[in-house]
Amino acid sequence: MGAHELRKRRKSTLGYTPWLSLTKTWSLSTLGQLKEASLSFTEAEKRLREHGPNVPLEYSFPRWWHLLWNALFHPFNIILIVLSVLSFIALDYPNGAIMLILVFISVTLRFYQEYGSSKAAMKLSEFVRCPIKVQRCAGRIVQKELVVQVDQREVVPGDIVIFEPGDLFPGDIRLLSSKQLVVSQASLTGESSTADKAADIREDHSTPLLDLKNICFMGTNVISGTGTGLVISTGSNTYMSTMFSKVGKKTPPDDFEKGLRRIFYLLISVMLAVVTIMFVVNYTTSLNLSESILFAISVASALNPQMLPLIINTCLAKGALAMAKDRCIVKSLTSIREMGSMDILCIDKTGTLTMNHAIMVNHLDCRGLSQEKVLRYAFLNSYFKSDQKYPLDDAILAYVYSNGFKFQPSKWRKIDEIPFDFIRRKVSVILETGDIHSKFFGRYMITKGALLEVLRVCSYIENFNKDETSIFTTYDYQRILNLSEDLSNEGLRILGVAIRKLEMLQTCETSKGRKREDEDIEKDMVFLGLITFFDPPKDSAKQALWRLSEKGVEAKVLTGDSLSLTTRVCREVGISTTHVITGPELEQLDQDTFHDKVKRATVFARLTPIQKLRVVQSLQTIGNHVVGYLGDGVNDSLALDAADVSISVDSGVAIAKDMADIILLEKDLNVLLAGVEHGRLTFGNTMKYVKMSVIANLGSVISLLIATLVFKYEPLTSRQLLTQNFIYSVGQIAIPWDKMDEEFVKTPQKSSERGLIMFILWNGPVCTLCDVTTLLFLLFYYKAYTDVTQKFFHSAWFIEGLLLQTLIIHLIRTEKIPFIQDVASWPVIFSTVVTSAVGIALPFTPIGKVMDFTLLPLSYFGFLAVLFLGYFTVGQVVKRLYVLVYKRWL
Ligand SMILES: Nc1ncnc2c1ncn2[C@@H]1O[C@H](COP(=O)(O)OP(=O)(O)OP(=O)(O)O)[C@@H](O)[C@H]1O
Ligand SMILES: [Mg+2]
Repeated sequence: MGAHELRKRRKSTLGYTPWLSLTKTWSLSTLGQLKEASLSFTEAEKRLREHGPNVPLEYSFPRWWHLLWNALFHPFNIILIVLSVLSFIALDYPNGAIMLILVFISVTLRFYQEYGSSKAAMKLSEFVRCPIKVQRCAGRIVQKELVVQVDQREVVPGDIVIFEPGDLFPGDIRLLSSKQLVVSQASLTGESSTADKAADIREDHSTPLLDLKNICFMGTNVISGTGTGLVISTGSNTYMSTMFSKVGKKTPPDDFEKGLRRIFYLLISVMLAVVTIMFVVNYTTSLNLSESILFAISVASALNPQMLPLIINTCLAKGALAMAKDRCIVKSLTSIREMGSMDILCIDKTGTLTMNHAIMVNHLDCRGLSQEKVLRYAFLNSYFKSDQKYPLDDAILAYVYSNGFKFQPSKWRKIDEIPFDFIRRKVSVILETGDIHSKFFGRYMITKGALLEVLRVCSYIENFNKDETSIFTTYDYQRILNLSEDLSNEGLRILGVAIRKLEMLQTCETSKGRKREDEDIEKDMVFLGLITFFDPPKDSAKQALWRLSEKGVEAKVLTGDSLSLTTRVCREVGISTTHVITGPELEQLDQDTFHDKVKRATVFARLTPIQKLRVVQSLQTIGNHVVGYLGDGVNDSLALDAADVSISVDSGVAIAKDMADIILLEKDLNVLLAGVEHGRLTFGNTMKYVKMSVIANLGSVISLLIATLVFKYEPLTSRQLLTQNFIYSVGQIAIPWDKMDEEFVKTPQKSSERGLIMFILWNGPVCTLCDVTTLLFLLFYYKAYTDVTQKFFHSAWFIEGLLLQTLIIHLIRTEKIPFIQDVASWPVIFSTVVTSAVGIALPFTPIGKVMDFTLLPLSYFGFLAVLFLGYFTVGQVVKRLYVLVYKRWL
């Protein structure tokens, strides 16, 4: 759907009006609830039964007629249907029926396949967890409010949900509370700008729906800030579902498909021109209008690459099913082919190169000595920070609880928070302790985050040996950096901790209630020390990366973490660290140097989400690479959206999973390796069909033209032509089950339109040469040029054409010598044998009589054996020359 259409839709309010202007209490009571009270588990269950599972229309299993329509609605099918209708009008029922049967086979097989692969994906997608935090109350007599995690499918209208950065809204929501909430509505508007949302705003009815501040929509996601909201509609009743069901969501064709379509449209126009010439020649010689029209229709139908949609889809569906076996969910089928073309894979560090089991190791002051105070404040920060999603916080809490520290968080009250985000890379909480009138009262701001970010806001440093604070000097700075360098080299992750005593009632808000700039308050802090964590490198990563590089996929690490640690981890898993760069360094570069650095560097550290995006875009546009991106965080979502193949993990945040084309149930690079192989196989088999069918079709159209001009009568009757086309089209269905040359699977494969045209120009004439030789042989050896020999000519030409079109695949499918150096997989061999046998046997059957075939002499089959031997020899020589010139075959 275009941005224009989306903008138009924003204007309608689709029945949401009652929710807009009225108060939160009204919203609650309309849903049958008391003021801000959450649902009980029993009530939630009841509502779930009433409203059904919370699955937006877009993600529910496609209706069968939708799949059928998809399978049917393809230009090649339409052409065939039109031609068949024309045949029926001309009262040639058998021809019309043959064409319809072809459409029927192609459409049913494609439908069956899509149904199967959608079902497999759907089944697997049930494993994908979408945990949502909701408030529910429990207890029969005394009701107690609990915050529980339920699956998105179980969220019902009336639920109160709690959300944080990275979350997708699990329904359309009326905000109840919000804190600096910024939301991305790109999935609905198509525009990348973000929107501020706030609970305490009364909108009026004239505000366009998507501009409403107090409503958040399903499918949109939280960029930063936190809040709670009341779910007002779920599943197919959400705005997103109503919008997509009205407009219809269509994935636009990718570059590969667009290229293919252009080539085939070109081909069809050439064919139409040739068909017109044939019609004219035929009509001027025979003066039989209906016969000439039927012949032209048959030629057009025979030249239509009608199996293309089926073959493309079968290849992709086979890839998706194979990947499903590796517990990999393919959301967008075409991404499998892109996987085969991918030559750069951007990966993150945590969980991909490391185990993602961060364990806290120590709490050090700037001299590297263990200090309890550092741990206490780090703990208070993690304890009071509102979202607990980041594993480092869990690691701190686990360390404190398991080592018996008693920091008594109950003595502290949380006043305020500046939430964590991936640009600031730190989180601050404002806490209070003691009675406000007592002398023990104190209000503190405690900050924890990436070391360099924390150091930037520190003006003082705690001297633990003297128990005093002193001015932060460059000497201190250097000492801390040296210490952190040493720790990183030991493979430890580091966070810095700092504190600041605030004046009496200082918070993040100004007196007017507006948010202060973070810098206003996060400054002049006292540096306390460092917390270190250990996240062991993953054993399997090294081997997987090595095998990926063997397959021509270069890995680049894009992370928000520090350079020294990333370098250390990368070295351990065998990633080159000769070219490394950090986000702040990238910012300093001009355009050209930026692209150059991005091209060379293998490790990018301290990147912000936008920098991750810029790196991916630079690789795509300037480097002309097909870029894959594996990431699981909210900070990866921009880059995931831009990448050619976006991959996420089940444990990742909702928005990352939403952006991804492929979701891994386990974060393992080895699974991707298998994906790359499937991708190349898919690509290879599709290209085989495309090249083969274009060559065969063009070859035969030219031969038909020559034969028509030479003989002044149809070289085949229209029925024979259609039958020939029918038999060999059905035979091609086996192609997706073929294998590829090892050399082909070794390197990333990319299609090029120019390459395809050159391929056709080189190899097409070999087919025509074969046909013309047959023509000359029939003409001079069998003297088949009179009306009496017409039947003989038709039978001979029919068999030769059929066998040639069936055998071409063996020449095209491999760079090696067919049958000698490389044999096709058994389904292809089987289909070749059956197709040839059917063709040869046809004249001996009653159908053959109906179709006006005669029996052919044995000598003709002898000639055919020699002819095809010659065809393969000449074809192989042309192939060698082609590879010599273009350095590749398929
Ligand atoms: N819970 C936290 N509290 C404070 N700071 C944190 C926390 N989690 C992460 N950070 C800081 O933010 C930085 C970036 O986070 P993180 O390393 O997760 O980024 P990333 O780009 O997702 O990296 P990765 O490639 O490892 O997934 C970290 O280096 C760390 O300094
Ligand atoms: Mg991450």
